Amino acid sequence: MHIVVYGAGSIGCYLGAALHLEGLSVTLLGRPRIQEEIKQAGGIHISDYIGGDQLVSGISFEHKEAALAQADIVLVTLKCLAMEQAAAALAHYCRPGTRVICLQNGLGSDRVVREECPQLLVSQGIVGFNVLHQDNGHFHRGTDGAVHLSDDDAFMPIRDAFLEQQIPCLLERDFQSVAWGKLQLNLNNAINALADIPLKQELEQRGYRRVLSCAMKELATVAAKKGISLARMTALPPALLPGLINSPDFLFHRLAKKMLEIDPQARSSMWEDLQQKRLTEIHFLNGAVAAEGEKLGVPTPVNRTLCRLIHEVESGKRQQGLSPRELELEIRRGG
Ligand SMILES: NC(=O)C1=CN([C@@H]2O[C@H](COP(=O)(O)OP(=O)(O)OC[C@H]3O[C@@H](n4cnc5c(N)ncnc54)[C@H](OP(=O)(O)O)[C@@H]3O)[C@@H](O)[C@H]2O)C=CC1
Ligand SMILES: CC(C)(CO)C(=O)C(=O)O
Repeated sequence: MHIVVYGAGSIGCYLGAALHLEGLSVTLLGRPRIQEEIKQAGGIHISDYIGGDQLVSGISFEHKEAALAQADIVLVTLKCLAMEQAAAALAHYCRPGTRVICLQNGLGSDRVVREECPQLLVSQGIVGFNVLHQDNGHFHRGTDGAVHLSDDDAFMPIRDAFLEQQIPCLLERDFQSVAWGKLQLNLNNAINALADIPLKQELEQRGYRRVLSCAMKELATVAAKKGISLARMTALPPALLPGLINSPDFLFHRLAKKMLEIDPQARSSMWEDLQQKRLTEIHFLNGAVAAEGEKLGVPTPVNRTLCRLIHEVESGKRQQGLSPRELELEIRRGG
């Protein structure tokens, strides 16, 4: 079984290196600059918040999409915005029957691949933890969380390899519930990016949590109207999260101890996008809640405002570093 990891960035290099360490046959498909960085570093350096630290050498790296032709399984670890182009390459190069797992955050990134590639077995995956790409080929897992894959026997060797590497991995029956459960957490990506501070520092402040709690309540209303139950992605049940997140600091610190076990440096991937002056995935996250809400007649003012603010930063009209008070004022102004 040969695995191609399409999109050798933070998630791709981390997962690919872990699978390679367990003896699976892996090719990373990515940019020459990342290959050069890994070469200079003598391998991929992976570390985690529980003390794991390894240098992984000898992993094969390609830049040309023709490498997809070798794959039995493709882990697509590109950003949502790259999926349209990726779908064309997958349709062109992959052999019929190749399994393709789309591991993006948010809703809808797999749709274009399913539409463009009817001959491939397309499924969704979700990565529940944060990986930060540091310098010198170093990829650091900064939070708790699992890799979630669809329940397919063909993915068992991947699950077993992750488990051996102390990376929790679950094969899921109801993926819609998992994707929405993860989306509930990812509503914070925009708040974190706008706050421009590490996740831990942000979540320790009730003002930011209040905004997150309101965004989560909007999602819960939309999901309930659609008949979707949110999968549990943290130690706490999803229905309790909005209330818990809004609780006073002393209570939150006690009840959400596990949630705050985050590497002090970890930030959301949307923060990283803004840092690199890239367009973000906001349309697939808070934007997806707003779009679904609009279809169902559910108001989503908080998620709409977060979308507007992120777009303003993307276009250079606004600076990051918003305080909780500034965020609340913007929410009153509307999306
Ligand atoms: N980072 C994280 O902590 C988490 C991320 N996720 C999700 O995982 C997905 C991937 O995120 P992340 O790993 O952070 O993204 P990255 O941007 O770090 O990785 C994607 C990589 O793929 C490269 N790439 C883009 N197009 C191609 C192409 N056609 N051929 C080869 N390489 C290409 C990108 O290069 P370039 O920059 O030049 O486009 C980049 O190096 C996202 O949907 C994200 O939301 C989920 C959980 C946590
Ligand atoms: C950090 C985490 C796990 C949740 O915000 C994430 O999914 C991301 O950064 O995209």
